[in-house]
Amino acid sequence: MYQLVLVRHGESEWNKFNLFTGWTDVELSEKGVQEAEEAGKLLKAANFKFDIAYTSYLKRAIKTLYHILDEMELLWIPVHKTWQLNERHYGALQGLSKSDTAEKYGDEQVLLWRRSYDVLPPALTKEDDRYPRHDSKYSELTDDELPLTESLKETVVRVEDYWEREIKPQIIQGKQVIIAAHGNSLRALIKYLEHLSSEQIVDVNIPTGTPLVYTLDEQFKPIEKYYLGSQGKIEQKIETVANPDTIME
Ligand SMILES: O=C(O)[C@@H](CO)OP(=O)(O)O
Repeated sequence: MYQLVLVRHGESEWNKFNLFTGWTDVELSEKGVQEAEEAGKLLKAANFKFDIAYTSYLKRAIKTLYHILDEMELLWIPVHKTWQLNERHYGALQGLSKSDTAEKYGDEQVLLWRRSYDVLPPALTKEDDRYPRHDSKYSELTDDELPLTESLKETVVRVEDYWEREIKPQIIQGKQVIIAAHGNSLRALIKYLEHLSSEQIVDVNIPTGTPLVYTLDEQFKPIEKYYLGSQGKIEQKIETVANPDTIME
C-alpha cells in the first residue's frame, strides 16, 4: 500500500477577488499563508513525513509548499517544480471577474468553462501578454506545449504524463510524496487516479490549503481518501470553491 498527500494552494489574492486565474502568477493572500501554515501543523501533528515534494511553477503553490514544509521542519527535502502541475490555463478568461463573466454570459456557460471536462475557455492570441511564451519561466517549453487555453481534458494529459514519468516511480521506490498544486491540476490528477467519468469530475471541488490524504493499493487504486482538519470548515471551503460568488470578505 502507498500513501499520497495532495494539497491545493492556500487562498490567493485572485481567489479573494473572485478572478479567473489559471497561469497568472499571483501571490497567496494573508489568509492563504495562514491556511498553508495550518496545513503544515496538521500534517506534523498527525505524524506525516515526506521524502520528496512536487509543485508547479506558480508561486501560490510553491509558497504553500514552503510554509507546509517549514512547519514540519522538512524544508531540506528535495522539491521538484514543473509547469505540468500548473493550474489549468484559463485562456482569455484569465484576469476577468467570475461574477461579471456570469452576468455577461450566464451561469450555465460559466459553469461549463469552469467545471466541464472538455469545453475550452476562449483562447488567447499569441500576441496577448498573457500568452506564456512572453514569460521566461516557460522558455524551455515547445510551441505545442504552450497553451492558448486549456480544458480539463488537456490538463489531464500533461498531469498524467508527469505523474507516470516522475512521481509514480518515486512512490514505487518507497518515497513518501506530497504534491502542492492547484484546484484544476489536482482535479485532473484525481480524475485519473480515481478513474472518474467526465460527468463525475464536474462535481469535484478542492478546498484551499487542506491536505487530502490517499491510501492506494499496489495497483495505485485508491482505497481510502480523507481531508485532514475540521470537517465542518472543509465543507464550507468546498462550498466557497464551488460557488465563489458567495465569498464574503
Ligand atoms: O481561477 C482559477 O484558475 C481556478 C482556481 O482558482 O478557478 P476555478 O475554481 O473557477 O476553476
